[in-house]
Amino acid sequence: MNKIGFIGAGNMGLPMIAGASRVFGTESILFTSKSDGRKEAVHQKTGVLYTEDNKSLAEACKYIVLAVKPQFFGEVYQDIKESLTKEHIIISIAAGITIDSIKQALGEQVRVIRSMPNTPALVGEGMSALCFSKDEYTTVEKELIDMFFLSFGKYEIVDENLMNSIVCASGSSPAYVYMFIEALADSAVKYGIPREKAYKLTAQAVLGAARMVLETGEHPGSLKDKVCSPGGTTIAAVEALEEYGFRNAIMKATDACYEKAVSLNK
Ligand SMILES: NC(=O)C1=CN([C@@H]2O[C@H](COP(=O)(O)OP(=O)(O)OC[C@H]3O[C@@H](n4cnc5c(N)ncnc54)[C@H](O)[C@@H]3O)[C@@H](O)[C@H]2O)C=CC1
Ligand SMILES: O=C(O)[C@@H]1CCC=N1
Repeated sequence: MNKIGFIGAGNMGLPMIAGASRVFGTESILFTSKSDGRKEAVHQKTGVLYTEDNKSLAEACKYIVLAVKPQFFGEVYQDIKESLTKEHIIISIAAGITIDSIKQALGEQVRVIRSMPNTPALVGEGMSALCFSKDEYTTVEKELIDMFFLSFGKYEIVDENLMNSIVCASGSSPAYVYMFIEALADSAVKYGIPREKAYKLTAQAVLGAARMVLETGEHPGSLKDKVCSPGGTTIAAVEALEEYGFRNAIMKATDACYEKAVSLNK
């Protein structure tokens, strides 16, 4: 009964299944998915077994990760509602969906953890945020939740009122970073660098810059200043980025992301 079950094994479910099965063992994890092809593919990749339907998964697992798109929550609620007891812990990874709305649908007795992971979980570098419903959780349950989120990266516990902002900061943001790397690599190719080398050069620059922020604790602006030699190449590039609204574009993207996250709970 202490198994962890995933409903949905897509772009976000799969990396979490892979991480959790490495730490807890494949026999402790189950998943379901809508398509048989996807079930077989995820089983082949991870060695984790699947159940035929969501109801059987809810009956076999104490921890149930809701890893489907917010639009499909309604049908999943119908599938599992009758099987849930106060022993179950629901872990939602959906953007926008609140703890209150999940409890309203599944019953007040059900404990709910709302989280926001991201796809770098696939390489063990995920960043998740999570918040717990105001219910009681035992030390053993909290330890399992800790091990679970550490199995595919790092995590922070936050107040639920920050969760929509976190979608923008770390849930969706890998997409913007990939766009940045893609554009930078295209520019490198334009200037004659072979494409494979272009991806290696630009992605490693992003990885190194991210580690500088995390490991030196220095302000990003100060780290930027150290790259900008007086009268040099970088400050010329920075001027062009400012002219084209680079930082403003990111802030406007965050506004759009936040508004969308809020709308998903309706
Ligand atoms: N993709 C990402 O970067 C992130 C996604 N999320 C959240 O993760 C959730 C899933 O997103 P993705 O993995 O990207 O979607 P996806 O479309 O790649 O995967 C969803 C999976 O759920 C399955 N599914 C749909 N309805 C089902 C049902 N009734 N029963 C069982 N399985 C069902 C689909 O077959 C599919 O394999 C969303 O709520 C999203 O907000 C959170 C953080 C990051
Ligand atoms: O685009 C989405 O809705 C999901 C949530 C965070 C990343 N992907």
